[in-house]
Amino acid sequence: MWNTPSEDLTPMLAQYHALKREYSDCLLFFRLGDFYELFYEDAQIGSKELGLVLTSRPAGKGKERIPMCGVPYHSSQSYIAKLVSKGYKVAICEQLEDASQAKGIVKRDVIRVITPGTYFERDLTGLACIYPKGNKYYLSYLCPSTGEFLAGTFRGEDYLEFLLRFQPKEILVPKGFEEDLGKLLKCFFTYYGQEEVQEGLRLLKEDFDIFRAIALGFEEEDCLIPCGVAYLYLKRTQKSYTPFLKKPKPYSGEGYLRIDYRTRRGLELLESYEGREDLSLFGTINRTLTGMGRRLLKFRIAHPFLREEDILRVQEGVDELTKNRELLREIRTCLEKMPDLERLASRISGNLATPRDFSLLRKALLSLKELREALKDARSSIMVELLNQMVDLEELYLELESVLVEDPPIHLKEGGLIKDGVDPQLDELRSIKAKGETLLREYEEKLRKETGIQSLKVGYNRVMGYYIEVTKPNLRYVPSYFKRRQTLSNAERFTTEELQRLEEKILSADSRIKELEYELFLALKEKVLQSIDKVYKNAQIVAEIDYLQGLAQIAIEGGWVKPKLSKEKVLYIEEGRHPVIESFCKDFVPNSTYMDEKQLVHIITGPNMAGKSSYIRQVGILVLLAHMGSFLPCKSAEIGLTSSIHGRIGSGDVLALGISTFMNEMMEVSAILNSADERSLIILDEIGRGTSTYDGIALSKAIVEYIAKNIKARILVATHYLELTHLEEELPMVKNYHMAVSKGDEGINFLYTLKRGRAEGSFGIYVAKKAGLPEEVIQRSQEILASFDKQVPILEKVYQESEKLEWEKAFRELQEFLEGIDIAQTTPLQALLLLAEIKEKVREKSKTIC
Ligand SMILES: Nc1ncnc2c1ncn2[C@@H]1O[C@H](COP(=O)(O)OP(=O)(O)OP(=O)(O)O)[C@@H](O)[C@H]1O
Repeated sequence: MWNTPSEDLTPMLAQYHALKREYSDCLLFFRLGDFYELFYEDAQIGSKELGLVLTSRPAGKGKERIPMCGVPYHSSQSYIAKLVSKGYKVAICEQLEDASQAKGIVKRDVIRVITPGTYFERDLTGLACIYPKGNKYYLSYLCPSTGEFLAGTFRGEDYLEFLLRFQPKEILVPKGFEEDLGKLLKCFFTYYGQEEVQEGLRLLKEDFDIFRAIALGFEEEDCLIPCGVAYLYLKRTQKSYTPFLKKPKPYSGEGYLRIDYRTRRGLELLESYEGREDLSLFGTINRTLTGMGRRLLKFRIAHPFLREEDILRVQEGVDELTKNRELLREIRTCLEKMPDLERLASRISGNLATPRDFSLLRKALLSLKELREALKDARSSIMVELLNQMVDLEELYLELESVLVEDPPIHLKEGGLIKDGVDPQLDELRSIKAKGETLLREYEEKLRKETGIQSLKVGYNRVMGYYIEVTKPNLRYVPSYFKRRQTLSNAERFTTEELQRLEEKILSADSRIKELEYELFLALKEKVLQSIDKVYKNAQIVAEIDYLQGLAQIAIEGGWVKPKLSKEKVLYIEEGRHPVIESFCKDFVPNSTYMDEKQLVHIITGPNMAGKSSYIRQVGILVLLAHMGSFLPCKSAEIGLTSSIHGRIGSGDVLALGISTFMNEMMEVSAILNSADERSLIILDEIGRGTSTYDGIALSKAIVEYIAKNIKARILVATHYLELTHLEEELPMVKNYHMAVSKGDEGINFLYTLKRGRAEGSFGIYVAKKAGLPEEVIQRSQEILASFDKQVPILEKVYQESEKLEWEKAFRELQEFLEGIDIAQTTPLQALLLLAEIKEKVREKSKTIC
């Protein structure tokens, strides 16, 4: 009702409606003087979401009042951030001319649209685009804060993993795309159509000078489509604030150890189950000192190296820094002072930088220079290479240093930015202004003498300009040629012709100074922009160095050691520690792990709370750390190179919306069985819990058997099903371990020590007692438990039955085969071959059944 414009609207509201029509999916922040105002429904949303007072204003002659609310221009960023984090898009509409100069209504236009994926000056945001075609998904991801631009082709559900790795805040999808996905990924959807596909591709090719996708390393031309759509969206929303973007490059999960989203979550790599970063692996081991290093550490945790040479390269650097403490100290001193180069570069290329950002850039370039100096002492090949790759930005530093004042103001057009001696014209104007100011002081002195008013002052304000102020008691001494300008409660303000002449001189010099400074500043900015790709390049190198020093620092602090890498399928960890638990548990008990071809499967039993989950996660985390090139919290380690880490750990998952916990668990296990290979490490924590005990036992036994026999991967299983420990007698590569406890009068004490052999029981009732359950419940459960013991044979029977069925099936198959042989038609040689075939069949069958 409100949004229907009509002829009777005020001109300002008519202008509003015209813009709102164009940006109907946004909240329009309409600039009115020092405020951004929201009108109509936008005002209601603003008032609800931001807690602003809803007021109203007349819409025009004879019209009802319309709702409005506003936020001050100077503090608008926090309001915008709040709205954008809730998924709103905010269109910033500015006044394009000075209100005092405007003829009629002030010209206004939307200068930028801020959306969840493009708010690059705030937290790292990211924008992805999905282009589904046939059975494939073409995806792009761009990060406007770092300039990263990637794309790839995915089949089936693999595209989800890509999105989960990069966690974009906003995804561009074709109209009608599965809406639930947005909820699952906790991000916002924006829809695009065919027009954007065509226009995006054209613009992308033109702006990045791309002839064919193949030239950028893409296998298919269609990979450019999601890049084009995302790029077009960025340009359309950011307009003249579009930040620098690198050319799109192909994303491939290759080159990285595979570790899927669920495992990352289960191992609490980037955040804990409660969503806390400080309790995650990242939060615990992060010793980086810059935003760039911090981001790289996060990336490497999600993308550990796969290749031995990559791991060894990092290890060598970390090793050098742990030994050369002086070098480490020097590097850390440089990095501590280093502003976030990547962020600065995006602010500068996105036209959002204030003069202070340029001053920060100067500071960063100085730290970079010092870092280069420090690195000259480095000997490890990674650090020597990084030093060689650094781009010299000395010239840019000198330019900034010679032009920009030490401590520039935030605002661009207020002057005070450029040093003396940079531009002769500017110096001259400044001396005119300074002279004028001296003349002013002399004039003030002259007036005091002439009038005899000692308190007479020449002052200045923006509205009136220069004035002479005389307090009320002295008014009778004021000469007649003084012209009255303003009356205050205890003083009067005047001007004179001479003061006006002086004012003219000073103010015209001042406004020309500001103009000239602005021009000189733009020229400086242009020079910075010409080197912006070099700034990004150096930012990446700083990130790498920060990554290395961070790993060295945590290794020193925690007494971590360098692991040996092995091509064999081994895992030897002597007295390993879980880095996160150890950080808040002062009596942490280390445990050793010994796995090789002969003992690929470890079944770990033990009471509740005994430390089973912690231990198997610890092994997963240590293998991951080794693949990041990190040292490990243990006494010594030999880590067999691993292709992927798969975890079925913990319960409840965002991806499981709408399906049962058990179904979700089985889907996860199915994903593991389908994607793990011989070099994988699999961690299964209490699988089969979500169904009946018998089904659970049968399933978990079958799953472990399958992995042991068919995949032949290293696998750690934590379970309460003691029945699983029978596998040790059946399969040679299975070994039983348990978390030891000691029994006391009051129940059990946890020792957190891993020992060979199976546990004696689950002690769930002891744990329940410790947790404070009423004595009556505890006693009753003990009675029930005793009655269960009689049922155990039933379980054994279930196994025997299933084994019998398998044998019967195998017998029938063999029988059919034998009956199919026509003995009368068989030559002696054929008979021998048939005999060999029968022997092979029997061997195969007994292998799968036993
Ligand atoms: N090695 C250790 N040293 C000291 N404390 C430990 C150790 N391992 C685990 N803990 C402590 O014991 C608690 C329980 O451990 P965890 O959850 O691994 O036990 P669990 O055997 O898997 O239990 P449940 O079977 O009930 O899931 C942890 O939260 C941790 O505080």
